[in-house]
Amino acid sequence: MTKIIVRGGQRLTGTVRVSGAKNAVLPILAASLLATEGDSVICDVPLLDDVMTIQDVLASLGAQISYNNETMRVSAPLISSFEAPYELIRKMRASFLVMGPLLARIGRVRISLPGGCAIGTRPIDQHLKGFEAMGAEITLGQGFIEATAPTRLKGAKIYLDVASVGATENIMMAAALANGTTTIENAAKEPEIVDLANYINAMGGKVRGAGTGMIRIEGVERMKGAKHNVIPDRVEAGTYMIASAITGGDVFIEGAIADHLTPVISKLQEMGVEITESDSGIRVRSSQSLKAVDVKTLPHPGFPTDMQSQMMALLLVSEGTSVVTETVFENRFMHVEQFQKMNASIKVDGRSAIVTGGVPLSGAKVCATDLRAGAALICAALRADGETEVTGLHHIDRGYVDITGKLASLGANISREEASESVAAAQAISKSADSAAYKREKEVAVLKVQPTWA
Ligand SMILES: CC(=O)N[C@H]1[C@@H](OP(=O)(O)OP(=O)(O)OC[C@H]2O[C@@H](n3ccc(=O)[nH]c3=O)[C@H](O)[C@@H]2O)O[C@H](CO)[C@@H](O)[C@@H]1O
Ligand SMILES: C=C(OP(=O)(O)O)C(=O)O
Repeated sequence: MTKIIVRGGQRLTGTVRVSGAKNAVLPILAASLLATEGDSVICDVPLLDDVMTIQDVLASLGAQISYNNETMRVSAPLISSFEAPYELIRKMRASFLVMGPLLARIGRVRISLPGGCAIGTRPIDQHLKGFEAMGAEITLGQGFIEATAPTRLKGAKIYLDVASVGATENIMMAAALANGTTTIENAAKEPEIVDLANYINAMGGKVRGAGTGMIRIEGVERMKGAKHNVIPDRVEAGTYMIASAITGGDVFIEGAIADHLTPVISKLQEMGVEITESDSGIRVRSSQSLKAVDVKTLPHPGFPTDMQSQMMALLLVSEGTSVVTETVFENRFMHVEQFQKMNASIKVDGRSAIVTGGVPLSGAKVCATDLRAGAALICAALRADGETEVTGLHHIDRGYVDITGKLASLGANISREEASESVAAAQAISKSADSAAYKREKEVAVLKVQPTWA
């Protein structure tokens, strides 16, 4: 089995560079389907399994794509299919984000219910409510959703019952090419929403208010490919901040944007971690014993659910008792059982976990139950006595670029062991951005799918 092996006890020092944000690049690549002419050139595209998956989804729909040196070039003058393949959509949540662009562009889509981290039920009712308000007709059955727009989508006033990141993005993309103006009330405010809006506007769209609870999108007739730099990954940055703090380290996280990390920074400061913000990144130093703090996850600008498990790892080594409350997803404490294998003292009570800090952690064989849980286990292992083996690496590979190499460069005693030569070789091929497989433009049988209203 492929695993990461960590021998705890090394203090991390040095500089680590943050990659482009997974949760920004995935909707941006989906939005590239909106452009009927010109290439989109997306820079700072991280080499992640999720990026490879969305690339395959786009290619299956007829887009032509190349990826080299963290730059992805996409052109989709013709869409050749309205059906997103089940094997790809089930792999990750964000692949569902092609629904909005396809509906807007060709008025038809067939897509399976999305996969992603198993952290709750993760319904898509708010996405569908938005599309229906814009005139789409939706049918559901046997795990698939079919939607058609008998005429061009029309602008609508949409109130989201929950400030869903994905629903805000999907509706924003559909509205970009709709007839008239759409407003999204109770919209999600995450930095990734702002990044997507900036890209849509660069393509000729008219989105205003992204980053606030009210987004206004004036539909345009057509959009052109554009160049865009993806924002740095705030969750990856936050993970390295925790890794520095948990080892009593001194790490500069290059590229991290402090404004995107305000809730994480303020909790770390409350605990006694020293943070220095600058235009080029964030320095995280920790030399004293850390204080326990309570943490409650909330939509942005609250404490991010994607940092909850890493924060819990840090609370395990603080002095005192902390209460961690998860309000965004109903089943995001799967890592607790894994931490307990490392001698952690945590009790789950409904949506809260009571963490008793200061109990020495010991190395163990643990499994990443989801993407961030995997990162959190690695953070805990950096501090634990002895050796920890982390398996379930397919989760971690979805969202962290070379976490082993980056931590090793900071002085961690960490290595990755592939299951066998053949698996290692297959993984190396599938992840090689510069490989011929990914550089080659896919040859697509170009069959022009007409909008149903054309
Ligand atoms: C690819 C991506 O960007 N993933 C992020 C995105 O996921 P994702 O976009 O899936 O998360 P949402 O913001 O949609 O989910 C937030 C909450 O809303 C609920 N909900 C959502 C949609 C809907 O139609 N109905 C509904 O009830 C969900 O079950 C959840 O309880 O935001 C999450 C919350 O910050 C992050 O943890 C994920 O990393
Ligand atoms: C939950 C996450 O991802 P996804 O929404 O893609 O499952 C995450 O990035 O932590």
